[in-house]
Amino acid sequence: MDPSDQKLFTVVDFVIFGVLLAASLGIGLYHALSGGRQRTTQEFLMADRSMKCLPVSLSLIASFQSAVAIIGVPAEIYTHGTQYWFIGCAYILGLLIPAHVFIPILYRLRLSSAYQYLELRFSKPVRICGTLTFIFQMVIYMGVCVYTPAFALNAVTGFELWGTVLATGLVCTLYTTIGGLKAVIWTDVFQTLVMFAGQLAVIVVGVQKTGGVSEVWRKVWEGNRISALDLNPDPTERHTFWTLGVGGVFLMLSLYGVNQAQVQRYLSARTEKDAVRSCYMVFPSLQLALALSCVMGLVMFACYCGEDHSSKLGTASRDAMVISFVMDMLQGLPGLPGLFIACLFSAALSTISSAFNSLATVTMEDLIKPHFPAMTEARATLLSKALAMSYGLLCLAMAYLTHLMGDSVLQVALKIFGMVGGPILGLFCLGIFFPWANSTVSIRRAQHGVACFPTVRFYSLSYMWYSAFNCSTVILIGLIISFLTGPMKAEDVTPGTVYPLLGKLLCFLPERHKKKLCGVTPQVQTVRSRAAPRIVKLVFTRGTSTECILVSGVVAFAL
Ligand SMILES: O=C(O)CCCC[C@@H]1SC[C@@H]2NC(=O)N[C@@H]21
Ligand code: NA
Repeated sequence: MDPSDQKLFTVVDFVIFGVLLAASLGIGLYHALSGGRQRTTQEFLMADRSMKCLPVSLSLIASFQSAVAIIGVPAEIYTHGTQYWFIGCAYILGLLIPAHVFIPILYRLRLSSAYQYLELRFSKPVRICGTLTFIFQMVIYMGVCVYTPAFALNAVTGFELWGTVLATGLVCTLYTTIGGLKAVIWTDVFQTLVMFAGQLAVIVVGVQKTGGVSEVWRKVWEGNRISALDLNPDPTERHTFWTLGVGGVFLMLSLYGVNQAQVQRYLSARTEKDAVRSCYMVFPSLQLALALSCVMGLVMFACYCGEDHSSKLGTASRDAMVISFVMDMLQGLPGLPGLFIACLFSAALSTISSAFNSLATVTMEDLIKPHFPAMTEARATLLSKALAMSYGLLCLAMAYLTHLMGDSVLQVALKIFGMVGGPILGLFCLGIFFPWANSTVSIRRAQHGVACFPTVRFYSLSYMWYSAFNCSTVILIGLIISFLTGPMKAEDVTPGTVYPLLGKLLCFLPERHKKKLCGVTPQVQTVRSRAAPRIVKLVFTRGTSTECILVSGVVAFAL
């Protein structure tokens, strides 16, 4: 595609892109001027805990479905076939465990930041560790998300690179800063619908231009792009059912179970039931999003049959090739190129706005408020808005750094989650599933050690195992150290911070056997306030059937 070829974008296309930015700003403005007008941190950061499950579920999709997925997944399917699609199997446990383990615990503790859990369960330093690790992870990820659409468009269409990054970053910073979490969630809803529409348009036009569904199927089948179930147990093999279906579960848990951006949405729900239901509702939409991006890669293959366009494009990046394919398909259809650009930037905006807001929340709740307990609500809200803005500007700087990363954007994003998200998941699992785990200094060292591991040992392991490996390493080291330094006693565990795994697992046993087998399972009462006496009511729980099946399934799977 010759970048100087201007007929690519008609006025209609620019108008559609402009409408996306204007609508996002409008939603931000509406929430700045309605409701409590964003005057308290409860409203600005937690949406007054008044959200219903539908907007929360669409917002949960949007947070980790950015232009990286819109561009990176079709590029992955085009190059390697549909093996990546098996990550959809990881969505089952990857959403069931958050719904039945993480949400009940985190919701009943009535937190604002997920990392407050780490102080309740372990100690303040562990909480700070979790917060700083989260900030590090999201700042880098934000950079990738802003840079990806702008770079890909610029490479193919001559679309002004830094002007677009600036426009996107500023619009996003503005509506996040003035509208708070309510604006972020409602713009996510709107942007998720635009994302689906854009991908659908490319697929419909692409299939039609490539000669119909049967023709597309014939070409991808002959081109050997429909991957069979690859049960190869080799952990260094990049994509197999195990790296995607099992390694992917840990990746999903690190995002949908303990990542502040998602936890904040669960906590903004009106009731715990709404939060759990929103987690269930994510499943079909996430499968749809995955299907759309995989089918887009297949249609692209049917169209180009694996040709390499790097010479024509002047870049070997498969990501840029996806844009070139889209523009080839949509050229001459006024409005559709604009719709796809709106889709690309909707994916980016919905992810970075979630990142800004969650970064402002944890900075406020974990790093500032504890040192200024007497800070007035008005000042705290103002500071939260200033934080959201500063993270917005920081994100633009990170976009430039991404420029230097080079690797395919999907790999970069997934590696970040694995390397940094994995150890945090390990900390939460250690606290939730192992009541005797304690928080000696060494856990923090273990976590940092593991986070730096990838540079030393990981080059051979499939990047899809990073989350699982880091998480298990933190748990293992944490348990060993806890036993060496003296396990925590049940009565010292803060009520409401552990999941009675053994009790649920053996739920089918009669009480007297359970008592003998798992000692006394501390079923902790929901904590009403931090001041709650540290008495653990040692009462048995009869696990609900779903939870029993779920827990047994997890353990069976793990074994
Ligand atoms: O799209 C992105 O920004 C990051 C790549 C996808 C992140 C993971 S992959 C499994 C899960 N499904 C999604 O749509 N996002 C997350
Ligand atoms: Na997004």
